[in-house]
Amino acid sequence: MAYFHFLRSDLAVPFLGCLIVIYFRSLLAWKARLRGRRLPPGPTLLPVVGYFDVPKVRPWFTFNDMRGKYVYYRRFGQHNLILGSPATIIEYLEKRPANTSDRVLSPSIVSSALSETLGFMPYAAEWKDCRRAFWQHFHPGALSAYKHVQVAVARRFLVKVLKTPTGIEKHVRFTFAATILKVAYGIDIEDENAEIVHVIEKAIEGPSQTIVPGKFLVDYVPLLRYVPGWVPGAGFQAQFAEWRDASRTLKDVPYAQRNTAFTDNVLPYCVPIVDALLSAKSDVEEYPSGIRKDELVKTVAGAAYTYSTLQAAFLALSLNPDVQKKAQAELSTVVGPNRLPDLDDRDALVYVNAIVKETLRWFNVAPLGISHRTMEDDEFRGYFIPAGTIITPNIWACMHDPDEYKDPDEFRPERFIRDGKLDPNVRDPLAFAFGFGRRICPGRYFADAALFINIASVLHVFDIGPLLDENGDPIRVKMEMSNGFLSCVPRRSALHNSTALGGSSSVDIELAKLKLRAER
Ligand code: HEM
Repeated sequence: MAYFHFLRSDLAVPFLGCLIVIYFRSLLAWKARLRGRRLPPGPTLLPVVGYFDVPKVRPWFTFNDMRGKYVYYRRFGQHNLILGSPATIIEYLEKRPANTSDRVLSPSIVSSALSETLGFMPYAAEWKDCRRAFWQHFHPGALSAYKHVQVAVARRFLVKVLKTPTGIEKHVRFTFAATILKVAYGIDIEDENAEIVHVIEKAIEGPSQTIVPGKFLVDYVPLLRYVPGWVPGAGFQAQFAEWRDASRTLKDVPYAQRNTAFTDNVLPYCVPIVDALLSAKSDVEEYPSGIRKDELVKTVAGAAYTYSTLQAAFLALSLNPDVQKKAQAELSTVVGPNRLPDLDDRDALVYVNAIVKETLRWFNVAPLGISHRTMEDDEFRGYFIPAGTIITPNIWACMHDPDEYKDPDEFRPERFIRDGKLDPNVRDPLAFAFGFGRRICPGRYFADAALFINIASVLHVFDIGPLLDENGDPIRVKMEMSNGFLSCVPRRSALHNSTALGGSSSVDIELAKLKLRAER
């Protein structure tokens, strides 16, 4: 009522006049920025709202169907550009990083405390400091310090698979939590039920949901951030609060438990990154407070990508017994019957390396990467790109381009091999799956080594097959991607069984040793 009263008052005309002036001034300012250039092509936009129907479920498929090398859309004033081809991604995100390395600070990201983490920090001095500190521990030269832990965890993984062959999915969860907690904090865990593993899982649920473009209306109508949680339809507030708590718990719990062993069967010692940071006082003092803990948390969150990728590898292997056979033949020639594979065997295991590449291509755990953001008005291929545009690479589209990968939905490691060697002419999924430019994943070498050693170790001693139903028939599973920014094989698909390989007496001895440890 007060509103109508106001409109009837003497102030109404000047007020409306002001609105009209503001509207025309912003229109002129926009025209001046455009300088006659067009925005990139995209779907039809409605007045004010823009693109209303932004796909929420597995959007990488819809954006790919739009067949755009670039798909531009605006939603409630927020500019978005989806890059859908390797050429556009490399040209924009790799070659022009000075303007395309910022992150989106949407209300959902800020409200879930994601903005406090390295992966979502704005492109500024604090990010550079954290990134440098992180890279110090994960560049290729630094990884030799963790190799023995990665190999030891892969062996424990085998013991667990031997003990419970139908539990591969939970053993994979254990493997990555165990490696990263050991390397980062010196923590040994007994199994995947350790409380700290639940803390990690809860904390990564937030990022998986919050950064899918279009997922939360509050990202387009920021005022909704102030709507109290008890108002019908504002359930997102409770959800954000839960993720915020989980993210903060993840910072504190592993830090408090650092250098603790919960098992008798502890992993080999390595200097945990947390100790290295604490002793490097001169460097640490230069960082803003809290960074020490924060940057380590990223290592833990990154493990989620790796375990989802490994789960996908086992799904692919269980669906493709011929691929397993080829890898096992290679392992038996290169590694032989007297020992288990090591990271030093890597160069000689061409087919196993091709399996790692094909897994990263076939199943993209981050199908839309993590969006970047432009910092200034820009021009790309003659189109105008306003400052603040969210740039999202469609990694899935690049990895499933039938012109580059024949029958892209098939799992075929051979596509990466020519004349017995990895073929440098085939587009390498490692150059896509881990993102781009200055924000490229700093954990990529660590993850790549972890995928390799676990796949090689399991294939050397086990066959992976589907679970059997009560009649003894194989339960048919198919490849499916879950929704969300971090996509994973849905749990009901992860139905694997493993059978120990027999036949070779020395491998049997290795297995017997593992079995002994499993029974202890
Ligand atoms: C298969 C496993 C992994 C995949 C597919 C993956 C993928 C990605 C992608 C797509 C990005 C975004 C890059 C961009 O903005 O363009 C990213 C960022 C990041 N990843 Fe990974 N990642 C994996 C494993 C890891 C691991 C093991 C760690 C930690 C040891 C890690 C730490 C990070 C961090 C800290 C960032 C943020 C970088 C920044 O914003 O500056 N990731 N990752």
